[in-house]
Amino acid sequence: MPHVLVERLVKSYRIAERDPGLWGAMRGIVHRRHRTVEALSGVTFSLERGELLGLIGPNGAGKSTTIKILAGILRPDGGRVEVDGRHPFDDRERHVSRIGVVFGQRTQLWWDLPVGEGFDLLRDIYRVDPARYRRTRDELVAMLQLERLLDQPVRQLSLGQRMRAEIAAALLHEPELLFLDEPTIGLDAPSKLAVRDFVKRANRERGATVLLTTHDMHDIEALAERVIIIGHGRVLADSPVDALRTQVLAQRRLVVDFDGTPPETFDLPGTDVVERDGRTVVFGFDPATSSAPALIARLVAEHAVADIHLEGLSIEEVISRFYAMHGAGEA
Ligand SMILES: Nc1ncnc2c1ncn2[C@@H]1O[C@H](COP(=O)(O)OP(=O)(O)OP(=O)(O)O)[C@@H](O)[C@H]1O
Repeated sequence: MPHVLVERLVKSYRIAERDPGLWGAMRGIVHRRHRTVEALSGVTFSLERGELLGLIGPNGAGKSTTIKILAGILRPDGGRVEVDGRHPFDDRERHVSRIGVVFGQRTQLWWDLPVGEGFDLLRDIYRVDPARYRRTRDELVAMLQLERLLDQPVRQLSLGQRMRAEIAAALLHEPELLFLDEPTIGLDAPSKLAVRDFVKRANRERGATVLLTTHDMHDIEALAERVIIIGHGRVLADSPVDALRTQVLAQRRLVVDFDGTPPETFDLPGTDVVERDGRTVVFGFDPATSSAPALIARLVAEHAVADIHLEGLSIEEVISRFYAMHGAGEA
């Protein structure tokens, strides 16, 4: 039985519409018009215990809605959602004590309370055994470097400091499942690295199952082995990150710096010149049919070569090509 099971999940929102201007607002009081937005139209996936899955997709694709349903915040309109056999919305009370949630754009701490007092409140809410709480809190405080922030009200924290405090808050009750909705949004490079490092450790060392949404492909590159691409409320791809690369483009690139002006044409079967810039030529080839060592040997034997290296597509390029292939721009 998977840790998380999502089958044909459906969710729509009803939005009140009104005509512009004062007259429109007044008409709206009498004749309310509504529009339905289909946020999820049949999302299916599952997660095994201890997996770290990246959920990505353009704005409005349905990522946050999926997390809110899995966290028991929203009730789905249809389909099946089970976490460890629990129904997140119906078993909310039992469910929240087993999960940790971080929404990058919202705080679960108390704005005016010092961080440490917020942690103590969460201990009471989750009814964590005091000795166990002290041990976990001290460990999290040390790992996330929160010592000097414990006495500061949350509103005084920088975004990076707050995010570290949020992550600690989500882990105080030692959840086995972690939902992270854009945990690195707006963070500077060192804070992003600290958050990534910590998420990786929570997954590897504590064995936490992690579902992460992000728009930062470096998060995916650094953390996830598997990604789900969601678009228009549907799963467009569910695949190991590496397999996605070959699925999108069965091409690798060989970047060659020539010692002098490169020739106009090359006699290299199975390769294309995909880019030229001064002394640098980038060749594209399919690794299934052309061998990189043979190609390199031939280039070096026939030309004066100063430097040579192989290049794959960045995950960022892979995803944008994927959206282009599936017509899945902003939903
Ligand atoms: N509370 C709400 N009321 C009405 N519509 C909503 C609400 N929340 C989300 N939606 C709509 O549902 C769709 C999916 O939104 P969702 O927030 O799940 O997307 P997302 O993939 O998380 O997007 P983003 O990357 O921009 O955060 C969008 O069309 C959005 O406008």
